Amino acid sequence: MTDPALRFHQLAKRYGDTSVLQGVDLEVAPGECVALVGVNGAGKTSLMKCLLDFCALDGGSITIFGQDHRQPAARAPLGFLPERFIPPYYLTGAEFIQYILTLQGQAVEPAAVTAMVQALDLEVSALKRTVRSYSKGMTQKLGLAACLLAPKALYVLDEPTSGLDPKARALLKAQLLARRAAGSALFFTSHLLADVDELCDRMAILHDGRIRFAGTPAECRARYQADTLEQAFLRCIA
Ligand SMILES: Nc1ncnc2c1ncn2[C@@H]1O[C@H](COP(=O)(O)OP(=O)(O)OP(=O)(O)O)[C@@H](O)[C@H]1O
Repeated sequence: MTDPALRFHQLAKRYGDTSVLQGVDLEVAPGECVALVGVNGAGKTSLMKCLLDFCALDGGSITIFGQDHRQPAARAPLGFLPERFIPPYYLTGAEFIQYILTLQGQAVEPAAVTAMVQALDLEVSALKRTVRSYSKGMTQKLGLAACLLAPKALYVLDEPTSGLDPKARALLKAQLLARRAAGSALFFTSHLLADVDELCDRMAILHDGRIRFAGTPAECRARYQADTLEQAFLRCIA
């Protein structure tokens, strides 16, 4: 039997006395696209920080392709874009991409970099400028380009469309669909339910520390007898 790309089992996370995750169970299959949705403060970023081993778990376990998430080797097949993406301000865009790819032992192919940057509608000339001169959306595009340039079996993206204009959002969705078509699994958070509906095989709704719903967007609408995903989401968390 194939190991899931991701498996959260009874994941618990507290900050002091405040319990944020209280027994989260969720799986992402290899090649599957799953979105994690929830209100502000539901714990989505906390779950991702746990997955990346940026913080200790207070209970439960996480595996990445069957390996304990705390082992550095387990995270090798994973590409990650954090929610608040702040590249070192003194690097040029090109230097940042080179830095990220080199860290991962990945060759830097200028033609591939140019193609990816163009595919995300970031001006190629911007790569020569330091990132301190970038707008929020340009910075986000740079982070996405660096992340997606490394071929990975699993991409974990915290609010990947944050700050992107409608054109860039559409281009990013095309890139993500291409990754999925090539066999990569995708696990991302989003507040944009239209994007979730369009992109995902399955969605998971995190509320009050637990997964309230996991299934396809169509199943979500059916379960909550809603015409729209927004209505279904609101009924789920009511
Ligand atoms: N380092 C921390 N110390 C204390 N509390 C924290 C810390 N990080 C997050 N929290 C709290 O944990 C809860 C979950 O936060 P988290 O950032 O995981 O939510 P989120 O679902 O990603 O929210 P958003 O949609 O607004 O990005 C919030 O109440 C937040 O204040």
